[in-house]
Amino acid sequence: MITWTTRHGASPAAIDRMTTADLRAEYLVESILAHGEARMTYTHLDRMVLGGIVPTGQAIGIGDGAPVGTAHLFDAREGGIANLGRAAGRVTVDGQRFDLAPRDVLYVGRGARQVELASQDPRNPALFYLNSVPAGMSYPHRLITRDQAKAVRFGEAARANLRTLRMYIHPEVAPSCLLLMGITDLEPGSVWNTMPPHLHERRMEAYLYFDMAPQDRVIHLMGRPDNTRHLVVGSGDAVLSPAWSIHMGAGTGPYAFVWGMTGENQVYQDVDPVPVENLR
Ligand SMILES: O=C(O)C(=O)C[C@H](O)C(=O)CO
Repeated sequence: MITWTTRHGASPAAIDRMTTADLRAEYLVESILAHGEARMTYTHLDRMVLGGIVPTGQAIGIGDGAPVGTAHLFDAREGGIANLGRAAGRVTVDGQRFDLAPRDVLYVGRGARQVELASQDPRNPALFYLNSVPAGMSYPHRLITRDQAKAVRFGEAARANLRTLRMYIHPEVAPSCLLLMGITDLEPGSVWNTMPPHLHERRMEAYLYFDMAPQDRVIHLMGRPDNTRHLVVGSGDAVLSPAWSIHMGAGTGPYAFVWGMTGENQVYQDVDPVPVENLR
């Protein structure tokens, strides 16, 4: 079963008038990874599409572009598909097969037509997570393994923010038109991601939190630095972060997250740091 939902986003001023439920309806996509389903969300934030695809039987095809107004989903866009499960999966793009071990990412270039996702063991399915954004040019489809990703460590254990970012779809690893995608893992005992925080008005971002115990939550912070709000998120929940928003979080237990970005440039260092003491 494939379902589509839409998120419109809002202006920074609008979040002042939004209740918790309003914020969650606009900036959170809950439980995106559902067994046997493809849960797709079309956002108006740089037209990023998020998808959770968990095949438990027949392969699930996501090639239909009707929800975005093209014949095929990837007619005018590129994508990254991460396998966040504990078992292998296969993605077939126009007959070309890619086997994704856990934590591998497939880059799908603009122009792909038939994209089919399958689990190698439907009883222990692959958990596929898609970020897709409009693309002006086409790069070859490419599998990026966890070992091929560029790993960068940030933070300090004493500040509970020690973490490793693995950059998969990134100019130094696998080129794309505009999409950037990677996975951040926290060290045991560290709870904070993206700390100290930053803004990047040239790029929006989406997070997918995963690998969390059912009872744990991340308190995700968003908003302008001087006007923050929070979202309480669980495993398998995705957060939309407009280009005007900070994005950071602290977990009550271990967690990891996928980050995907698109915008004017792919310069990872093109961020405006926000001193913690300036947050309100
Ligand atoms: O923990 C972090 O720091 C991140 O994962 C940073 C995000 O990738 C990000 O915000 C990129 O701009």
